[in-house]
Amino acid sequence: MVNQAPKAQKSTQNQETQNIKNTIKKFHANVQPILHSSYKANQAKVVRVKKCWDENCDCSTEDCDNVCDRKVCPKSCTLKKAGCRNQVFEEYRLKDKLFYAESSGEKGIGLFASRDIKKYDFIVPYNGEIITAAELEIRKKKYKEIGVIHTYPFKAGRGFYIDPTERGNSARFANHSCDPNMIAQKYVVNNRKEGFRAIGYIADRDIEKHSELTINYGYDYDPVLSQRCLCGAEACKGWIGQPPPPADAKDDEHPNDEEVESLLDEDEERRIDDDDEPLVDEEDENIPTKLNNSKSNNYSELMPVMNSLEQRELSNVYKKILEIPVRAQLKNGLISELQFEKEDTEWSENMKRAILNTISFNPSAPRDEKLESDEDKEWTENNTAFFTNEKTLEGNCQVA
Ligand SMILES: C[S@@+](CC[C@H](N)C(=O)[O-])C[C@H]1O[C@@H](n2cnc3c(N)ncnc32)[C@H](O)[C@@H]1O
Repeated sequence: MVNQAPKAQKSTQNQETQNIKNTIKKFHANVQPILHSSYKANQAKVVRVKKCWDENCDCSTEDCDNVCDRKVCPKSCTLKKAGCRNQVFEEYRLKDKLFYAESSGEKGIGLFASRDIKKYDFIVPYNGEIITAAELEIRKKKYKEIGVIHTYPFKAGRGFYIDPTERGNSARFANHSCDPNMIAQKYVVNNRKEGFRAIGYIADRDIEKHSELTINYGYDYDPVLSQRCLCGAEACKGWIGQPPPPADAKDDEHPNDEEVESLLDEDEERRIDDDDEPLVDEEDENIPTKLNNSKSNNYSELMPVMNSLEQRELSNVYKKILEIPVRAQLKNGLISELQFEKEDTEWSENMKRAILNTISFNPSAPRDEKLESDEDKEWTENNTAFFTNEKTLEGNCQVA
């Protein structure tokens, strides 16, 4: 009996080690991009990158037009006199890998340097299924239904995503650091649909063999889903991505694991598109802007930024602001005397005004004589409408 507990413990450990091995094997280094049917059905033109025109250029520095434009040369470029070194996604398959995946303690699996790496070296492509934004929406629902919390879609240009959640390579194992040694670079690649960008992680500094390879996820803060950061960097902010704004920063305000579980059960959804991807995008940075208004109380100043017209899920922090009640008076079909809570901000007040606007003016609404004071009421003989000064949706003004 006495020996059973350590035995059980050992077998659990063995099981965990086996699970890690299986996961690393499944998402191995050489998994290639998978063209999902939604990508194939997309009508966008196919890109033809021209080979570098200079026969004496080996396409290894920014002097090369293609390198400078972050365009990967086509295979025919290798036939030039000087050869071509701008084949990062191809070359990677032939060269020794610069990384290996193994356990990174409490952070789960991580990526590590298999030898010394030089700044700007191309380390690993971010490979997975290439899907469209529409397919991502379908997957978000599916992942939620089947309880997949950790998902990895990465925005890959206009209207495309790379999703290695179920099929992908080891780039998905790169953990977050507040002082990362890799950055994500987007590339135009030959033979892919216009708008699509391939993603590769490159070294942001010289990296020593066996160091962990990390990236800044760039997540926005989310009161429910943001996780504590264990990167151990001197500059660690304590959180993966943005730390909570001052008013949200107290430990006791952050839900514990059980509360998170139950909140998720209550239909809270993890951000999985732009929010859940490691964000480095040359075209559209998803950094919330601070409004220049007089309110400076807390996180509510952060305004959601739309990068394009595609439909996006609002993160929980913004939903919470929108759920703050507003008090208003409905008088003769007109909304007036709006009172907002101090946590509301300009953008959320405007959205609430817009909603109230839809019910605010009803010309046929019965007039409540008792509520109208003689002072601010002005009837015109021929009109069925009346004019009055009121504190309305738009402010203190004359309304009809
Ligand atoms: C993209 S995955 C990285 C690979 C992951 N470690 C694994 O085992 O699959 C992101 C998840 O890894 C963990 N993680 C990554 N960076 C972390 C960090 N700095 N501190 C704590 N956990 C981290 C978190 O659980 C996070 O949700």
